[in-house]
Formats: sequence, structure tokens, C-alpha cells
Amino acid sequence: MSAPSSTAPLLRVSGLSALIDGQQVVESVDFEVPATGVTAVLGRNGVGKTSTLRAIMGLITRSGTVEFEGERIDGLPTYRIVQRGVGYVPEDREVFSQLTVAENLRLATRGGAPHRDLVDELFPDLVQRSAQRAGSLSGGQQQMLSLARTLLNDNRILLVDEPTKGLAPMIVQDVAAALERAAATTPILLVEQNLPIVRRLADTVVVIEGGRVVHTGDAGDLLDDDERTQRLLGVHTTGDDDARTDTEVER
Ligand SMILES: Nc1ncnc2c1ncn2[C@@H]1O[C@H](COP(=O)(O)OP(=O)(O)OP(=O)(O)O)[C@@H](O)[C@H]1O
Repeated sequence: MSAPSSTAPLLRVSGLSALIDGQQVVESVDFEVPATGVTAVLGRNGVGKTSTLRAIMGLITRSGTVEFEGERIDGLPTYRIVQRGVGYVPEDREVFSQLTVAENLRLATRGGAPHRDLVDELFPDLVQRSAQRAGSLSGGQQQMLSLARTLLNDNRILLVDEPTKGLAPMIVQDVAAALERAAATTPILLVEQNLPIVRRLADTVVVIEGGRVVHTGDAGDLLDDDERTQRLLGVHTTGDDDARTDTEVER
């Protein structure tokens, strides 16, 4: 196989479908993730955003094609996909609550933690709390730890699922700053319902409805079009700093 050209998408998803308990939750999804910047997956609650990421990672039964750097990864088990450099930060954070911050980071390390300095710089609070049990961290600190675990390693792409969900506004900004910094070197496929954060971070958007892609395009173009945003996402963006496409109230 010839090497992918510099303009080729890094990740190409074609006809991706997925089942949970026999129910079709992702239906023939097609989209591409370019080799730079942030691609945001948007959509109302329960439309299949998380399931799309989980299907790419091989965490749920899926069919269709997923190509990463020009090679198919849809037949690989999750650990092999991660070894290829696909970093995944799940929605529910999944920190080991009985282990300390330092132990969580050590367990996540592949190949000598090449980005330890970056992680320490991005998350000084975690350095301070290195001996603290992860289960006793706040939601925001656990999100930082979950991100830090993935950012420690060399990733070719990051899949990040709702990193700001349920977080206080100040922590949301800290998480966004960390993602912005990571995106400078590593492309990100981001599920995010906080539209101001999407506007800040994303270049491209993929909108999902009922398990299918219903819109792809420039992030600014969509978010500048209030009528279209309202139609696709059920929320207005104009002048609303807290616009979210879900119903959660931030704590
Ligand atoms: N473990 C599960 N068991 C049964 N149904 C599930 C499970 N996980 C997801 N689903 C269903 O699959 C569909 C898609 O869910 P998914 O979490 O992918 O959507 P989402 O767009 O990420 O939603 P949200 O924004 O609420 O996180 C929903 O109808 C949901 O109820």
C-alpha cells in the first residue's frame, strides 16, 4: 500500500454501523478527520455520538470501514488500535478510584511517557495531588487525570468524549485550554455539547441525528447560522455563552 499523501484524511469512517443489545445505535456513518485541527461531533442527546467513538475504538460490535493513516483498523481489537496511536478519553473518565493520581498515570504509560513534561505543565494541580486517591478528586480533577493519562503518550490522534460535561465553568475553560494545547500537535475528534467550546476549538463539525450524519462542514459556518444550528442541534448560539445541546446544568 502506498503512503498516504499529506492531504489525505488521517481517519476515514465509511458505512460505520454499530449495535448495542441488538439495537442499531450507529447507522452507516461516513466522515473524515483531517490530519490537523479539531473535528467536533455534534448532536442532541442520545443520537449516537458516544457510540460512534466506541465503534471506532472497537468497544462495541460494529461493521463498516475505519481507515487510519490509510490502513483499515476496523478488524483490530481495541488495544491494537491504541497501540497504533489512537488515544481515547472516554466520557465517564474511568479513572482507577482506589489508586493514586501517580499510580493512574504510571499505569497508563506506554513507551516511557514521552510527554510527561507537557502533562505536568498543563495540570499542575495533579502534580500537587500526586499521592491523592483518584476517587477523592473532584469531577474536574478526574477529567484532568483522564486527559493527562492519554496525553502522556505519543498519540497520532485523540478521540475525546464530552470532556466538559458536568463541570463548573472555570474548569470547563481549563479543560478547553488543555485541549487547545494538545490540538496544536495532535488532531482531535471531539464529542462536545458546549457550543462556545466547540466554537473555540473546532475547525470542522460532523452533526449526527438518529445514528446518521446529517451535516458536515466548517464549524464557524454552522455556528454563525443560528437558524441552522437551531434546526440541527435544537439550541440557539447567538449571544449565549452557555449554549449546550443537552439539558445538563453545569455545577
Ligand atoms: N449500554 C447501553 N445499553 C443500551 N442502550 C444504550 C447503551 N449505550 C447507549 N445506548 C443507546 O444508544 C443510543 C445512542 O447513545 P449514545 O450514548 O451513543 O448517544 P450520544 O449522542 O453520545 O448521547 P449523549 O449526548 O446523551 O451522551 C441511545 O439511544 C442510547 O440510549
